[in-house]
Amino acid sequence: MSFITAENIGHHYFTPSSVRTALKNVSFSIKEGEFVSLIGPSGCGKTTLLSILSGLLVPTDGEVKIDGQPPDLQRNMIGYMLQQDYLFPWKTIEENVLIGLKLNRQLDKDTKASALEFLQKIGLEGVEKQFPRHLSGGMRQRAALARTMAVNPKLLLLDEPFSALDYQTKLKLEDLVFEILKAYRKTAVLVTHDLGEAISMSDRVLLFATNPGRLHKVFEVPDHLRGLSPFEVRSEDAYSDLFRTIWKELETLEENK
Ligand SMILES: Nc1ncnc2c1ncn2[C@@H]1O[C@H](COP(=O)(O)OP(=O)(O)OP(=O)(O)O)[C@@H](O)[C@H]1O
Repeated sequence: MSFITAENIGHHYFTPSSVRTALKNVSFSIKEGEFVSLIGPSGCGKTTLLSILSGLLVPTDGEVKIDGQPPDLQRNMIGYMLQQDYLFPWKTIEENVLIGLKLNRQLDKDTKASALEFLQKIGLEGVEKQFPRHLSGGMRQRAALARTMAVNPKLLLLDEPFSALDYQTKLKLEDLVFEILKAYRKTAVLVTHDLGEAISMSDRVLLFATNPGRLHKVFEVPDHLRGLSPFEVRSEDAYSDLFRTIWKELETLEENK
């Protein structure tokens, strides 16, 4: 059964001088536990679609359902990881990680213990009492992951969460996030400009085109790659084949923009 369904989604932005169609007739569904990436040329509506899935933006056309309900009624089951970690600089890592639980009035002995255990699991043991400025970019993103996971969301919306990191840290964090999301059976939608990242982390890649933003093609990542970590996937022939196929499509889309 589908966990997310999007039917004929369209979105127009109205400005004083023009109407811009950011998305037109976008339909897809995502199963529970699936990892799906959205890629495409700049301006094809990826961020708009993520905002619609988050419930922050209501599409001008069509309908989205998450677990059978409109996204704005499902906000408590949606977690985010963004390019910036948005940790509060004046709070310790522990306080930052517990903040969502506190705001949701879910903070108790058990939820606190499991959030702190999660910090250990992702290699942040010993930094709980430190402030974000004392941590590297990769560690701060791991803390942001812990904060997101603490409230136990069913769906994670990932908006270029690795793009501000150096290459080595990015590859390590891709592996970590992938491993955690699979272990906890989360559903994830990732927006990225990095085709390698999209293929190596996903079950499916949704390629969008511009003018107007629309779903161009859907690519299934071969089954035998799904048991591997993103790092391992990158050295497989099937990965290179799929990379070349989608790359060609992307080049054609860029030329026809
Ligand atoms: N608030 C807004 N008002 C008017 N137009 C907007 C607004 N937000 C986005 N757009 C337009 O809608 C289209 C889709 O934008 P969107 O940011 O969703 O694309 P994107 O694929 O995420 O782009 P990028 O890859 O550059 O982040 C673009 O043409 C953009 O200029």
